Amino acid sequence: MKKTVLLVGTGLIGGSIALAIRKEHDCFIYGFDINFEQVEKAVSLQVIDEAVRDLEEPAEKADLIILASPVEETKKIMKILASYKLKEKVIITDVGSTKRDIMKLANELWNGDVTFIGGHPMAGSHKTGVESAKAHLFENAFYCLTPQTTTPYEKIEELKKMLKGTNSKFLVLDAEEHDYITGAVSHFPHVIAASLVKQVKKHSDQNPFISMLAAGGFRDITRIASSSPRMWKDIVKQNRDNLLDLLDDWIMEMRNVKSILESDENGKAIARYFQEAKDFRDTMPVRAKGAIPSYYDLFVDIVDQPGAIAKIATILAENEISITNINIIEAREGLLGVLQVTLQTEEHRIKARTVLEQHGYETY
Ligand SMILES: NC(=O)c1ccc[n+]([C@@H]2O[C@H](COP(=O)([O-])OP(=O)(O)OC[C@H]3O[C@@H](n4cnc5c(N)ncnc54)[C@H](O)[C@@H]3O)[C@@H](O)[C@H]2O)c1
Ligand SMILES: O=C(O)C(=O)C[C@]1(C(=O)O)C=C[C@@H](O)C=C1
Repeated sequence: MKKTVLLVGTGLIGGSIALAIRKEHDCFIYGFDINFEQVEKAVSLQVIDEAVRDLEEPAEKADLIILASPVEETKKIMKILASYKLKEKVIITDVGSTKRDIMKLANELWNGDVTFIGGHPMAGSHKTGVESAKAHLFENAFYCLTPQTTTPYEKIEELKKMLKGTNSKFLVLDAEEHDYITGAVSHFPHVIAASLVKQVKKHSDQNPFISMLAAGGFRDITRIASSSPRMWKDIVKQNRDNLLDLLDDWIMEMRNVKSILESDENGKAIARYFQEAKDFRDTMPVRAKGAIPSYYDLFVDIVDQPGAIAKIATILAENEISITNINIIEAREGLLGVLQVTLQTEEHRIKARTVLEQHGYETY
């Protein structure tokens, strides 16, 4: 039977989940957003079927409710939903970056009558809004699920089935553990990225060349600082204690770096420090989405001369490989440059690599 889905928050993540669900299931999707323009856009982009201005009626009809708003807003919506007469078999899930506060509230509001399964796809973007939504955004990424202790196994399987089109790898976690882990690998790096940008801003007030010369390294390490401050303020609020611990840890680490730099006459200690970091990073699943990098990147050596990029773009287009993004790094006039080509899937990356190598390009 055709399922009814209600999506609350029709932005980047909500829109991407809706598209992924549509890919696999014949269902009717209602969309609600405090910004009505976003829901109307979601209808025109065929992400959802109908825009609603009121939650109650579609919520009471829904088999699946997906909450995809900033995490503090999600708590408010959960309280509103708890006052409705929802279907007995309904599953409510969310996509929020934090899980502990949300699961605590779910346990207070629903005790077996309604199923609430916390969710968090570990992939995304610094962009916002439904116009950036993509069905394949979560492909190969981990998708954390934090069920209530009372949630039957079959309900978790039912939710996974509904989310099958995301092509992600589901991982059931305890909410506390989730927030500790994501604090370390997602929330704290966000704070560091923002603080690096602030530091450069301070220096660029004194020397305007600083911003001009900021190149690939600075861009890579600070990309996430361009994410939505609205979304991140809620995440940081809900994971404050883990972030404070991580900050203490980081301050100690920086003191350690400082003392190495002060005493390291021949550079051996700092080289060892960099080597240890490199060794660990190199063991991380670099091609897996949600880890490093967050897209399917292919690096191509090119001679930095007019037409070089067009040639590569043409070869890829002729082979029906779509490019998500293209970037020149380390380009110096007359020398070899590196083209970073971002593709949509791992299959496209492998195919692109094969066809470019057939044309004599060196790729990695
Ligand atoms: N962006 C990422 O990389 C990423 C990845 C995984 C999870 N998340 C989580 O996904 C959620 C959504 O983030 P996003 O990136 O899609 O942001 P977004 O800004 O693209 O979308 C959020 C949408 O929620 C709407 N909204 C805000 N308050 C609302 C309310 N009270 N009722 C209904 N709609 C409301 C906004 O108008 C907006 O359209 C957040 O909880 C975030 O923590 C984000
Ligand atoms: O790729 C990005 O822009 C992200 O920041 C995505 C990212 C992350 O990896 O930290 C950010 C928040 C989410 O909760 C999950 C994923």
